[in-house]
Amino acid sequence: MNRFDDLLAHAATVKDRHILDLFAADPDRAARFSAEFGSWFFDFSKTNIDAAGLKLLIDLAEKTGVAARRDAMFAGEKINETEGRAVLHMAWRNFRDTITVDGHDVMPALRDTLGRMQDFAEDVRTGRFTGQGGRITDVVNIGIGGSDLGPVMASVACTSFADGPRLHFISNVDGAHAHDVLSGLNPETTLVIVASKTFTTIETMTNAETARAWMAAKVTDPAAQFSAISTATDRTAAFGIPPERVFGFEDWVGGRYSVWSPIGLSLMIGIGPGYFAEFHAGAAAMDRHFREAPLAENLPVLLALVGIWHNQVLGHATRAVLPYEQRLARLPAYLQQLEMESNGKRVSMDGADLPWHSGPVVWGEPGTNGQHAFYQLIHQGTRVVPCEFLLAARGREPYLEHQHLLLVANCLAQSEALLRGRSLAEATEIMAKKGLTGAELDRQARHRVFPGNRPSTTLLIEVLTPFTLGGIVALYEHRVFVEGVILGINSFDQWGVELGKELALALAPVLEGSSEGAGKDGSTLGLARRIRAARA
Ligand SMILES: O=P(O)(O)OC[C@H]1O[C@](O)(CO)[C@@H](O)[C@@H]1O
Repeated sequence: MNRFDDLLAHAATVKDRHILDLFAADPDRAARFSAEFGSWFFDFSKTNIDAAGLKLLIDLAEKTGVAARRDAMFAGEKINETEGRAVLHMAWRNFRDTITVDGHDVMPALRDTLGRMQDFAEDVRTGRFTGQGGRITDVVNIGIGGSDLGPVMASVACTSFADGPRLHFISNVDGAHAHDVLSGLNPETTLVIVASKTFTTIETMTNAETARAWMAAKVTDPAAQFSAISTATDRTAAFGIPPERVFGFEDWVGGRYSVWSPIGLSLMIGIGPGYFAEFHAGAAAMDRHFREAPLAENLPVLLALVGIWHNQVLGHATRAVLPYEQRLARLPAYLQQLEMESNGKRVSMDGADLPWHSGPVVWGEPGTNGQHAFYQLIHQGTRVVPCEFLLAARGREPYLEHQHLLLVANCLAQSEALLRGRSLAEATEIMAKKGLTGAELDRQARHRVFPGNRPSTTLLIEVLTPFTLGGIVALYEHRVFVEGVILGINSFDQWGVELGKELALALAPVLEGSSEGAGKDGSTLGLARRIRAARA
């Protein structure tokens, strides 16, 4: 007996029916299978979930203790059991509450660091803090994973609110990344922020050294234009960054959940502390909703349950995230880390093999670009890809509102096409009108059939602002948490990234030729030999 049995049995009886028939049978379906909180509206009516299925899904959330686990998380219990840590990134966006860890109120220290960040951001923005060649014109954030993706994603999303220095990001250990960013900048007016929770990550530390050397070639005191964000203040000091420009945070903020913390400093400098506070406020509003709304009206819970329905129950292994909003272009990449690093686990919390599949592969691109690239497979491929559309009703450039209308029309058209499809009879009629007949008509028509009955959801906001963005990101964070609880896994560790890191360190001497690489497989050694020869 497994926790999905009831749902699997239900799905077996309904999986072949057409979602359109659900709409025909229930004129209120769109309202019944959607939920709203403040600025965020979630429509999941274009899925094969019916009232009985939804009830089973809510029962599952109840049975697996989602509410109790959520309360334990907000209470500072050490729910990240494999690392013995609390999970309290929410503390960094809600400065009204008192939050205790190990019986100690953590909020005064957070308020103090936030205040220092705000002062520093304002100093950079207003020119009170300068580079050795004058006012700071550019800020380079050096980080990777959660110390990069959150600030990049949010700074692109908040483009129309940015009035500070230009923001740049270096993440990849490929020197081309550092080269391409730094070569366009003036070291005398650039601030470098080294963002690394651990301050040991090889990519970040290597890029930080590169940036320091780049700056040292032009300014007398490179450290004076460096700032650091880390939980490891001893290491930031060893790197030579003075404590007044070091912003610490605690180990109960996971890397992929850290954009709210000092890791968001580059964003704060770009958009200013006021808009950064709105980003926090949107997320804090979503936190309150998550804590207070009944499960059946709770947006993060509903997003998670729809995900469980598609992945664990119906067996769809991937999910496409399709923002119809150019400024959410980096959201799919951000969600890839958030969801796949959190819920891509093969054992349950107690270490036993997971008896069901882990979280889905998440991928996507902004519409309408995706339409001209991979939507072909989504519409006519043999596998079903549940699609998650994100859409803002209004754009931010009034003079381009006619373009925005076209964008919105495309988004709605795609979810309608996925739902409705085009039958062979309809395709035949269209091709017959073009003059085709006989076997050729039949052949051509078959290529133009869309099976339809393909599920999608739509998350609608009125307009993209730091506030609505904050809510979207918190919504996804909590969705990942709920899915993790239902799957019985620890969403807050990431042991799966360790092996490759260790092997990379061991391979460096093989590539340099100072080690034979004893015990390595023939493929790895053969590749290393060729690379050595090419570099000689
Ligand atoms: O902030 P750090 O410590 O440099 O880590 C960067 C990233 O590396 C990871 O640990 C995975 O390799 C992520 O979880 C994290 O966001």
